[in-house]
Amino acid sequence: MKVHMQARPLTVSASPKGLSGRTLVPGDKSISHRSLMLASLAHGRTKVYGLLEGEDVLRTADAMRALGATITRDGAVWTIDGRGVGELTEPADVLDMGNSGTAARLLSGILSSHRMNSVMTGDASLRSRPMRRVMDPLSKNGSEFLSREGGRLPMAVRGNGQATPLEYRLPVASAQVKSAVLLAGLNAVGRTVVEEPVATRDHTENMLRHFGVDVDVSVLDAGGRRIELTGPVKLTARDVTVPGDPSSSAFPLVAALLVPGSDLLIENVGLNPLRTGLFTTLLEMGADLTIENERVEGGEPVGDLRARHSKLKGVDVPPERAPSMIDEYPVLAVACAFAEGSSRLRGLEELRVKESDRLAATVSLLNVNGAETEVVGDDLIVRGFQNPLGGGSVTTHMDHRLAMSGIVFGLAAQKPVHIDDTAFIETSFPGFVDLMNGLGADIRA
Ligand SMILES: O=C(O)C1=C[C@@H](OP(=O)(O)O)[C@@H](O)[C@H](O)C1
Ligand SMILES: C=C(OP(=O)(O)O)C(=O)O
Repeated sequence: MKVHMQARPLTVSASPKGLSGRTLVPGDKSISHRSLMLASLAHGRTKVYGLLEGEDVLRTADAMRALGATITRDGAVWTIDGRGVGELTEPADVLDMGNSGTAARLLSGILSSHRMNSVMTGDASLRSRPMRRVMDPLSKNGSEFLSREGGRLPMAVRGNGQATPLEYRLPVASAQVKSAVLLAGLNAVGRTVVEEPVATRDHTENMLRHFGVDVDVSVLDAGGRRIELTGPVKLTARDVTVPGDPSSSAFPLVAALLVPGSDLLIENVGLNPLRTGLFTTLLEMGADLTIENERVEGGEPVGDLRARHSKLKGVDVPPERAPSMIDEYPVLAVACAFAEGSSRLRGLEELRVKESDRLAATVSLLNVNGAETEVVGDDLIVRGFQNPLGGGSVTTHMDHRLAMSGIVFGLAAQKPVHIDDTAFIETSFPGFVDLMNGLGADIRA
């Protein structure tokens, strides 16, 4: 089913009494995509608890159904009857991955290693994003890819049912590319090896193990990793519990730090150390942020985040931290605009190829609202001030994180902030505006 997003503009005024109470955020997007894909590749029945029911993940569910898995939902519980590795069937129509880079890239790995032909497309944002980063390694396994000029979707794949195992060193820090190569390796004959120069989120490795696959991980000298598995592999169905998404928690969290009078508890947030760069950075800025009730659930560390209004100071974020907070830079930049002193966020080249050019769009979000910024190479410099103005109109370019970052700015600014379109928030954080209003915000159409 193709989803037509109707533009949803909003104006956000400062929250007078702060954000308080306790809340949950929706399930982790990365883990949700992977649970549907791996369960579809497993033998047997998997139940998934806490799946993110956002548009991006629903596109993955539709794609896996089109490839032959049976996926149903009963209340909040999703049930997947898998087909087994190598047993997915040719889709009868084009696979539409909507706005989701993760869905498109991870699925490419699966399609390239099954004996079938398929075509994948996406919305205008996804059709502008680079796919060569997966086509290049995957086409060495005996599959063939044909895309639009510049490696853009739509893309056709002629998969290879007896794929050659790949040995690949990632040229960019990307969990999506790493995962695509590993997923292709499940149905390859022999040893698949991926090396990443900097560690990226390891949810694919963790969940493969959860489904019974031997995954060897060794740490490389400079903090990178080498990941290996031997195919063809058999996955055994096993239930999955999805923690709250740390990337989604970033928005109510930063809002609470910025809006005077706030005291907020966000419960059951995933704390995988390869995802927590934002929390480290906010603590360096002087945030009153504590992690309570740390525990392990469904194989991933989780905890509750308590955030109170804080006087923040500028920060210098090293480039090697980027993979652990790659989706959090727009909202971190908003926090920096409200901090005392300058901040420098280093090594942001990957932001240019997200749902929008997030570096340019973040600069514009800040500038239209009176903040001062500078881009030097791949670094973003934000000069903070205590009373950010607001009053600007934010252009979101089909990018959910820009829309939520604009809302956070408006909640703490002197003058109302207009957001051109908040519809894409549905991709990762359904119910965001209602949730924020329930905590004390007053966000209206
Ligand atoms: O693997 C994943 O689930 C993701 C990896 C990251 O992308 P890259 O692999 O392009 O860094 C991130 O930005 C995206 O939101 C989710
Ligand atoms: C970059 C993101 O997602 P994707 O690459 O899956 O579109 C994101 O959610 O911020």
